[in-house]
Amino acid sequence: MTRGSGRADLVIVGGGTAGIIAAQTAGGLGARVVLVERDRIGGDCLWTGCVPSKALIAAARAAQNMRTAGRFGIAPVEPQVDFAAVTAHVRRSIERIEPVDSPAALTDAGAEVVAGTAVFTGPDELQIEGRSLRFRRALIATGSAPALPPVPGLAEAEPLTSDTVWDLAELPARLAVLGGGPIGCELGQAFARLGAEVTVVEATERLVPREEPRAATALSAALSADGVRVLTSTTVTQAARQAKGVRLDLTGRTGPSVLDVDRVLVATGCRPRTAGLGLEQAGVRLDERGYVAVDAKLRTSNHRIYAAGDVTGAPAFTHVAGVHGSIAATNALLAPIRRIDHDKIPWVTFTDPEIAHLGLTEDQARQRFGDAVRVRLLQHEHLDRAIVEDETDGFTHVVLDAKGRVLGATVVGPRAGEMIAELTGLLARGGRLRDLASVIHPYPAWSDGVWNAAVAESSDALQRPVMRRVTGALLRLRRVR
Ligand SMILES: Cc1cc2nc3c(=O)[nH]c(=O)nc-3n(C[C@H](O)[C@H](O)[C@H](O)COP(=O)(O)OP(=O)(O)OC[C@H]3O[C@@H](n4cnc5c(N)ncnc54)[C@H](O)[C@@H]3O)c2cc1C
Ligand SMILES: NC(=O)c1ccc[n+]([C@@H]2O[C@H](COP(=O)([O-])OP(=O)(O)OC[C@H]3O[C@@H](n4cnc5c(N)ncnc54)[C@H](O)[C@@H]3O)[C@@H](O)[C@H]2O)c1
Repeated sequence: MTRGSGRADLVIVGGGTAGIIAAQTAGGLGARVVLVERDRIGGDCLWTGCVPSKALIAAARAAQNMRTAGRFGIAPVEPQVDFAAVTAHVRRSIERIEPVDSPAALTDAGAEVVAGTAVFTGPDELQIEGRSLRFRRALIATGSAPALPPVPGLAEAEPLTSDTVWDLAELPARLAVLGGGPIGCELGQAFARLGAEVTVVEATERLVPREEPRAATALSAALSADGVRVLTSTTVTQAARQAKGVRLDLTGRTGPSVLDVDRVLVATGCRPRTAGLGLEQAGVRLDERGYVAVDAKLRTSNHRIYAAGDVTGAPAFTHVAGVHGSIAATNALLAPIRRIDHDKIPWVTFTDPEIAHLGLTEDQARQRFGDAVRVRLLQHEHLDRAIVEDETDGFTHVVLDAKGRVLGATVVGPRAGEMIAELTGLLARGGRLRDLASVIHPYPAWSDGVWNAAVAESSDALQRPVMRRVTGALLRLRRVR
């Protein structure tokens, strides 16, 4: 199974983003690395996650632009959506990215790729389809999978999940989306724009509960404008298959109701893929939620075994999984010195408008740092780029500590995902928002939102009594000379 003899330096279980980056990192270090994957190299991101969802969203945006062109003086038209052609575009996107993640690419990077299911049989040993493999270090990178909520009749109603929705041959005319998190909102909006009648059912009082409340409000308005029915504080109590479609019994703010749809998409969260991995034999402990427990260096309770990506219960994002993979591989093979800080990561919900998130929300920051926390809010109604594009509903919201250093941020609007990058750099360096004021930004770019917030921060600093005294003294001095 392995080249040469003896133990592998690193065996990686799972060939998603975390496993791939770990294998490339280990290969680059010259280690003997084996990556075991039971399904397709590339994992959720490539096959059922980021790539297909963003390809679908791009097609849906094109359809929506046709409907809304009237605001620019161009006759709006109802698009003719060829769903088979849309899914062909989704598949092509995957095919174009796949070679980068392929077994051949990993082999080129110095890793041995083994197809099969890995099961730990001891603290330094695992089996792949009955064959034993001993390791110096191992990495668990088995990801997470969609979880169905315990609703009577739901499993029998053939619900779609993010694993299966890509196999749809036809656009469902009426679609219920359970869960108003990132998957529910991204896919709910995309299906609505492609022509489905979509209802999003969210248990908590607002969509995307991990985001700033004002971001959820903006998203709710945008989804409603796209024709999506948004039901918050609502749950499904029962599902029943009908001759055509599914009947859902709902309970919400106004009491019980019934929703008849053709298909149900479940997007109520994920569970870690740990079942059958033999973690007990390996001496690897799970946390109270069932994820593999790791410390900031991604070490598990077995000093030989690390874990990375979604399976650790860290925020479930591809970029986090990738950074985890790199940290875990270097820590496992060289020395455990690199750490992950989940308080400083960005992510983007690719709805329209995009919601870009960085670090702590205002609420989280106040819980940690108390009343010294400040917020700099810039509404995009005064942003020139937003005005010319008729997209003024967004905002830039930066959470600051007492010294004006960035603790977190939320940007809502077109290209928000690009705009958050600059603030991410600032947070990583422990910088103050007003430090950006002196950095020249191009006009009229979307990045003006962040810049204008920085300029406002800098201007306010000049109004402080001490600064007023200094500038006043300088002006008086100039007048007498
Ligand atoms: C619809 C959707 C959209 C998303 N959009 C985004 C986005 O826009 N941006 C973003 O950052 N994130 C996004 N995500 C999240 C992102 O896809 C995940 O965070 C990321 O894929 C996690 O990578 P991973 O390596 O931890 O796990 P995975 O990608 O799940 O990889 C784990 C791999 O392990 C394999 N495996 C499991 N058990 C075994 C075993 N016993 N033996 C061998 N192999 C095994 C699996 O087959 C799988 O290939 C999205 C997710 C979904 C579902
Ligand atoms: N753009 C991105 O980066 C992106 C996109 C999609 C997914 N993801 C990742 O994948 C993860 C999983 O996404 P997700 O949206 O499935 O999960 P999630 O946990 O983020 O959101 C699930 C939502 O469903 C709600 N919910 C839970 N049980 C419910 C029930 N019985 N009825 C109604 N609502 C219910 C929750 O309150 C929550 O709002 C995300 O947390 C995210 O990390 C990222």
